[in-house]
Amino acid sequence: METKADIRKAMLARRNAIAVEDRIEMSLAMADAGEALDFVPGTVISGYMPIRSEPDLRPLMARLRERGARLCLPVVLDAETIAFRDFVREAAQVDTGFGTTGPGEGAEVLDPDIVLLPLSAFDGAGNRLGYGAGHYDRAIARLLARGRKPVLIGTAFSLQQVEHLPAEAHDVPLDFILTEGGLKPFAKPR
Ligand SMILES: Nc1nc2c(c(=O)[nH]1)N(C=O)[C@@H](CNc1ccc(C(=O)N[C@@H](CCC(=O)O)C(=O)O)cc1)CN2
Ligand SMILES: Nc1ncnc2c1ncn2[C@@H]1O[C@H](COP(=O)(O)OP(=O)(O)OP(=O)(O)O)[C@@H](O)[C@H]1O
Repeated sequence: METKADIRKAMLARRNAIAVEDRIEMSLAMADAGEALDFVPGTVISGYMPIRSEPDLRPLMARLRERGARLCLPVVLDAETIAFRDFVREAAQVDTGFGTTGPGEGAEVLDPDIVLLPLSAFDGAGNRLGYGAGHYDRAIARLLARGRKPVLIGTAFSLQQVEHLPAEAHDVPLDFILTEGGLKPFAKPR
């Protein structure tokens, strides 16, 4: 059977093979697709700054901000923990761990209402795979434990979809998947 690590490796290789100029076009298509996302002004939405061959969510984040979203970005606090810091326009970005950049310690910590998750792979049932650190798994568990019910939106290129992902007890399924092909909801009993 294919393990999570095998699938992660294969799908990241696929993503790495996308030409940079195609990645930019696909990221712009994701920003267009984000128009279908329904939220009220003031909604706290966590995005991320791209690393490696990830989609570049900056065009999407700019559009969400124009529509009244309050943006935040993940920062790595330690090997197991990420927090979400207020992403104020033009505020200085610092090194926030694992090759990521984000707001510094002075920025307010926020609980996102909507989380845009970076993925290595996803399936048609809303199961997802990240980079294997469990950072998002734990951050989501923490939000749920505090009585929050964040809307989880996986962000990836469509070629990262696989037939089936093994889901473990700690895996919380996605509500939506956003790719260059559009924003698609998963049927999810909550
Ligand atoms: N842009 C972005 N920001 C993010 C994440 C992310 O996946 N993407 N995170 C997501 O949790 C958190 C940071 N955690 C991370 C954990 C691991 C790796 C990483 O690159 N790990 C391996 C690669 C995994 C593999 O190839 O199997 C590495 O270091 O080489 C990156 C970020 C928060 N910020
Ligand atoms: N809620 C949790 N509490 C404690 N440990 C957890 C929790 N969720 C996941 N983990 C641990 O995190 C590790 C990574 O899990 P998994 O392989 O599912 O990562 P992933 O989904 O790729 O990562 P991420 O959540 O960062 O995107 C596993 O060792 C798992 O046991």
